[in-house]
Amino acid sequence: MPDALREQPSGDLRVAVLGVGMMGAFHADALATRTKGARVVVVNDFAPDKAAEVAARVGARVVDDPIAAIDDPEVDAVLIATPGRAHAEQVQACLDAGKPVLCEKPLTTDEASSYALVEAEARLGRPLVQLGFMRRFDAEYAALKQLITSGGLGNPLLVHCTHRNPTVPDFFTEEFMIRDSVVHEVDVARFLLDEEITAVQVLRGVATSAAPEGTSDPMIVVFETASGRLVTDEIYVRSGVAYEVRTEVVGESGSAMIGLDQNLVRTSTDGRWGGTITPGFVERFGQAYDTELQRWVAAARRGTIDGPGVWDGYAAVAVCEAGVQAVRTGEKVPVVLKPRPRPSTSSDGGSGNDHEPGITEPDLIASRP
Ligand SMILES: NC(=O)C1=CN([C@@H]2O[C@H](COP(=O)(O)OP(=O)(O)OC[C@H]3O[C@@H](n4cnc5c(N)ncnc54)[C@H](O)[C@@H]3O)[C@@H](O)[C@H]2O)C=CC1
Ligand SMILES: O=C1[C@@H](O)[C@H](O)[C@@H](O)[C@H](O)[C@H]1O
Repeated sequence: MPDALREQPSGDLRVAVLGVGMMGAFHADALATRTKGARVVVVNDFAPDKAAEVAARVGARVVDDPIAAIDDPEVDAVLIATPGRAHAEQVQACLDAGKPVLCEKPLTTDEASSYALVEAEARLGRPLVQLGFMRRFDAEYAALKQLITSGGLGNPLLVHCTHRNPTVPDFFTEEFMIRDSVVHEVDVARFLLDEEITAVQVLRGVATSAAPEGTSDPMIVVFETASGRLVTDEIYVRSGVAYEVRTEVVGESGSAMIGLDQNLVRTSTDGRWGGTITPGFVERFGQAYDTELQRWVAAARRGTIDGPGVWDGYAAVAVCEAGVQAVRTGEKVPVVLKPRPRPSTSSDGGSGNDHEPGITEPDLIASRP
């Protein structure tokens, strides 16, 4: 337990939330209303009006500078939900302050800065950085992982992923789609298959007319793993329909798919039957975000992490960097990871993929937003 935490009467983890746009405001509200053992004490955002609004709602102070927010003596731990380009400096500041941090994906926007954080954490000798790969905490992904590890599908041979967003802003170029969206399937593949990705290829086809001129949307990304397995990912961020995330694992003795009918309410009306599809990631992964947060809070109160760590963040960024090169060149691009420092910098002590979050979370006060 961090010393500061021991000294305060409530024992609550006092959190600074950096970046209270869409995701940060969601997490801040979750900390304030749906999470046990934590409270938001500091809010920071480049946009002062957003910071003031969220701070007032959750009963926190506004601190104008992000590094000052991290270093604030009242702050035990930090949740970073600023855009990826701000993460390198802010995560480093958390390590410098010795404070546990839950950082939204991606860890950073380039491999070198991500690896610098791996090395910095290794020098500290204890895991402090947890990544916001929330799908590991989703009940369906956890069940799929369990099915694979129990041998229920036999040797897994292929993974097929679909990742569709209904709409995104125009700054979602192919490069951004890889770094910000496909990064989730990179982590899913590493998590489910328990091995590293060693090569990436990207296929571009006919683009939707909803995409800006010259942007290939959708794309098919193909990953190869260390043992030679193949993973396909359809990334389509302007589908115009809904938020659809599916994953199918094909094994030697069977296959399993998730994401087919979450939240399905079958309706019959106007002579047709059907269900609803989740409109966005908060509706689809609400339980996963909250479970992730609750487990991080519990771990941070012990001064550690409970989930994907800095190595997982680095490996995903390295794969995405190869993916960006693959988009540019049309070639298959190898991924060569730098050495993994010891002692382990992940909560699981292994490849970073053994973590199996529980499907139920007894400490969670409410699991749906
Ligand atoms: N795990 C998931 O499913 C999701 C993760 N994300 C991740 O969350 C992060 C934030 O994304 P969104 O909330 O969608 O973005 P957003 O643009 O809605 O919010 C970002 C906020 O950070 C503020 N900001 C920008 N630079 C800053 C800096 N240097 N210091 C302090 N504040 C700064 C902005 O003013 C804005 O309010 C990104 O890393 C994104 O990839 C976003 C959506 C879903
Ligand atoms: O992380 C997320 C966004 O940042 C990203 O832009 C979306 O494509 C993902 O579906 C969502 O989970």
